[in-house]
Amino acid sequence: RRWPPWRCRRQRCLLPPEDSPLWQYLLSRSVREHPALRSLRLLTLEQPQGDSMLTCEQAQLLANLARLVKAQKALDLGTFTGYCALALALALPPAGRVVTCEVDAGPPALGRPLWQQAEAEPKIDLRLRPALETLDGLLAAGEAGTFDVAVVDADKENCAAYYERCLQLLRPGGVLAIPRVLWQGKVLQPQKGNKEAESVRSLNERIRRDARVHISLLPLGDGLTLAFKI
Ligand SMILES: C[S@@+](CC[C@H](N)C(=O)[O-])C[C@H]1O[C@@H](n2cnc3c(N)ncnc32)[C@H](O)[C@@H]1O
Repeated sequence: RRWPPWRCRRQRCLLPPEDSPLWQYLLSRSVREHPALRSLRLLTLEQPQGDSMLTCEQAQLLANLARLVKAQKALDLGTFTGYCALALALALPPAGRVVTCEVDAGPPALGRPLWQQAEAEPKIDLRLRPALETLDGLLAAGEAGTFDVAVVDADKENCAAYYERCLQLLRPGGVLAIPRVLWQGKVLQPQKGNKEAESVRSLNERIRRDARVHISLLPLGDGLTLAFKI
């Protein structure tokens, strides 16, 4: 047999459920959250749409990747309350900067006191306008090839446009992360008219064929693609 028997079983979920003792063990033995980051996560979970935040193990992985590539500049599309932006900011050196894009002023306003509590607020540069406008502005300002990390987690309809622009803004060796790439399994057979599922599926295909990046697709959260710019 090529795999032990438990591997052969058809499983609906790629990972154990989040409340399973094994998953809780994994989190308790690996997640190290700054107290303000933890407070932000708990506060966010109380909000409507709170579960659209990155999971703590995803955010920690991205922060560790930022440390690994010695990131100074990060892009974060889809701020929400700033959980990912704060995790990245805490991983950057004092002069580092996270440019984070959001269209709804409410969630970042809720999170900002915790960015301040973590003393990371000066590193978080919130741009309250559509992410495409911010990305085009950065490109027009000559910032192509200057970012070390980019996280694409805003609306999915524009994800291909975000991917292309972020790839231009990243330096070679930079890391591009895209959460929610399994779209609750709907990428397998998107229903006609489900634009988000269709966009995610077509982005996954585009990235698979893209010779400009090395890739991994991790089964964390609802799927997390990492693309490393060559
Ligand atoms: C999935 S949430 C992001 C979660 C965030 N990364 C975190 O870890 O908490 C997506 C966010 O993207 C924002 N968004 C939607 N369309 C956008 C756009 N065109 N430009 C910028 N942000 C947008 C939404 O308002 C929402 O807050």
